[in-house]
Amino acid sequence: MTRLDFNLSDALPSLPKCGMPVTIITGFLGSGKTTLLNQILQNKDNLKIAVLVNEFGDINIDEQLLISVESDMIELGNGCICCTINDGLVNAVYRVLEREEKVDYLVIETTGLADPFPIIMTFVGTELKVLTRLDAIITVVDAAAFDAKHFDSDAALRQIRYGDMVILNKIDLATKDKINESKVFIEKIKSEFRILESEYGQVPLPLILDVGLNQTDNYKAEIREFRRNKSAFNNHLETDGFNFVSFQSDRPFEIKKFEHFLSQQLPSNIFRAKGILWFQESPSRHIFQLSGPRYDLQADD
Ligand SMILES: Nc1nc2c(ncn2[C@@H]2O[C@H](COP(=O)(O)OP(=O)(O)OP(=O)(O)O)[C@@H](O)[C@H]2O)c(=O)[nH]1
Repeated sequence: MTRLDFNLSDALPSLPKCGMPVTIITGFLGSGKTTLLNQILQNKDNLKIAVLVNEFGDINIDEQLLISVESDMIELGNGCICCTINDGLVNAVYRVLEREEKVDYLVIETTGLADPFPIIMTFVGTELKVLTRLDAIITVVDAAAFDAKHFDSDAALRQIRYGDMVILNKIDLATKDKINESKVFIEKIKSEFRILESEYGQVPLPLILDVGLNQTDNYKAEIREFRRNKSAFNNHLETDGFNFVSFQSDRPFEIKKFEHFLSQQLPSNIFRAKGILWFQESPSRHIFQLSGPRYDLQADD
């Protein structure tokens, strides 16, 4: 598959309409959310975009993996913002709105295990409703790792159900059959979905920003239920059976030992791992990414 040859920022949206537009990027662990966010930041031209990134681990790895564009703002929060209407998220959005230098657009990246619905509710169920305009919820799906079983996870299923469009990512790694299988599955959950295929999150920005696709009005019953019983939205991490561990050290790794650990000792139920690593054999830092069966270790300057 060749790289896309159009300009990703061609005809960026002419902003603003009413309220600061907000796009939420959701999608399962390792599907390519940060990669998509980096594409947006690299191709945003003069659009001033604020970014909120949320991870549930103790260490903000994504902060270091996001390209840093001068004057872009990156607000980070640990812990899952998705469990309820979250004061931390509301306050972070207010900080963005109150900045002296006006922000044109807000993009939020959720954790891979986030249920997007409470995040949506944060925008449509609080006073933020009049100050912001929820533009679209983009769900990133890893086409290569697609397995209907992953959607036994409530969070993964809800990411599709409450998404407004899907970016079927990693098509460079996926067979045609796999791509078709994913599309059929997604369309069964939600028909008439906009599905864009991508490699490394490369999609033209006008197809994903300021598209006015949000369909929150369709969820009136769910919104009523959410208001009545917020605690029902609080336990998805436990019910999904995922857990995380974090590790930091002030001493470098040895390459051979690390390779041995990856090939011989890493438990097979590790779904996702990422980190910034130092090896005693090299002065560079290395970015380590493991997503499903694949891992990648790259020197970074
Ligand atoms: N081959 C290939 N690799 C990709 C593509 N998109 C992302 N990746 C790689 O997949 C890994 C995970 O990508 P991320 O963007 O960090 O995924 P994420 O959804 O932000 O991950 P979490 O936030 O940890 O859930 C990284 O090693 C990326 O370089 C793609 O289209 N093709």
